[in-house]
Amino acid sequence: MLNAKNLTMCFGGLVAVDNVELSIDKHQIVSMIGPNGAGKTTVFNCLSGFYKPTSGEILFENNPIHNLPGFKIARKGLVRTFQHVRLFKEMTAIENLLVAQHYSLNTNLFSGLFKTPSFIKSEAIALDNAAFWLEQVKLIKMANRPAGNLAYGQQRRLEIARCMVTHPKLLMLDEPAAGLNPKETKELDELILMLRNENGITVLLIEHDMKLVMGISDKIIVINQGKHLATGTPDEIKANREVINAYLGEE
Ligand SMILES: Nc1ncnc2c1ncn2[C@@H]1O[C@H](COP(=O)(O)OP(=O)(O)OP(=O)(O)O)[C@@H](O)[C@H]1O
Repeated sequence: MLNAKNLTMCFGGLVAVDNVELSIDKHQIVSMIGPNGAGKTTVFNCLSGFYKPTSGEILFENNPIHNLPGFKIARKGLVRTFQHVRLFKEMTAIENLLVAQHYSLNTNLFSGLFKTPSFIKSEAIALDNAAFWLEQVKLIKMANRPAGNLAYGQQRRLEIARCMVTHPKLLMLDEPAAGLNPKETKELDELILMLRNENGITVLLIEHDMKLVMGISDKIIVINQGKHLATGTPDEIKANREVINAYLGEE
């Protein structure tokens, strides 16, 4: 589904990502791990079009995307969350999910002004879709609460729902468990598995919570000092001497 070849990103003299190769198959849950400053978020930013890579190639469903802006990549079905929550805090939970669907709404001036049947229909579909995803992330009772008033774990789930209303194929989550308590992390774990198992979504995540990573990943990619260090199953990564030395440490 996604292939990156010789991906390199430089900031002035700093080579933040150095010739990284990665591939993600459909319906996999893939985690990217590595020490702080290893280059993981920079890889994410390149894959999602927030940065234009200095060099290298990114193919999404066999089509090059490394020259496309983020919004065009998102429309192709590759969407992401950020390390820090980025909701519209004054808007309600459901409004956040409606705004995310503006692209699919029939919102030209004429249809909006005169509330044409096609406008009303597309609004109803967007509302149903938003309600469906609020239900899936267990936030339906919070639909009319301002997003900024939700608990942190709920805001994290709302962000995932905001991605899901756009019908993505590949969901990229940047440190989704950061700041969550153990109960919230368990709920996140179940949510990610549900997205893959019941909704057929492919998931790429950056995460430092090794219990979560080892529990849900089909494949783990390790980045260290901007370079690809290892790729393997959780068991292979846990036993990899180089990964233990660079990141995991001895148990
Ligand atoms: N926009 C930028 N301008 C300059 N340097 C940057 C920029 N973004 C990242 N860097 C540098 O690139 C390197 C990789 O950073 P990155 O945020 O990708 O690491 P990371 O693996 O995601 O770390 P963490 O786990 O702490 O989030 C770091 O040295 C960082 O300071």
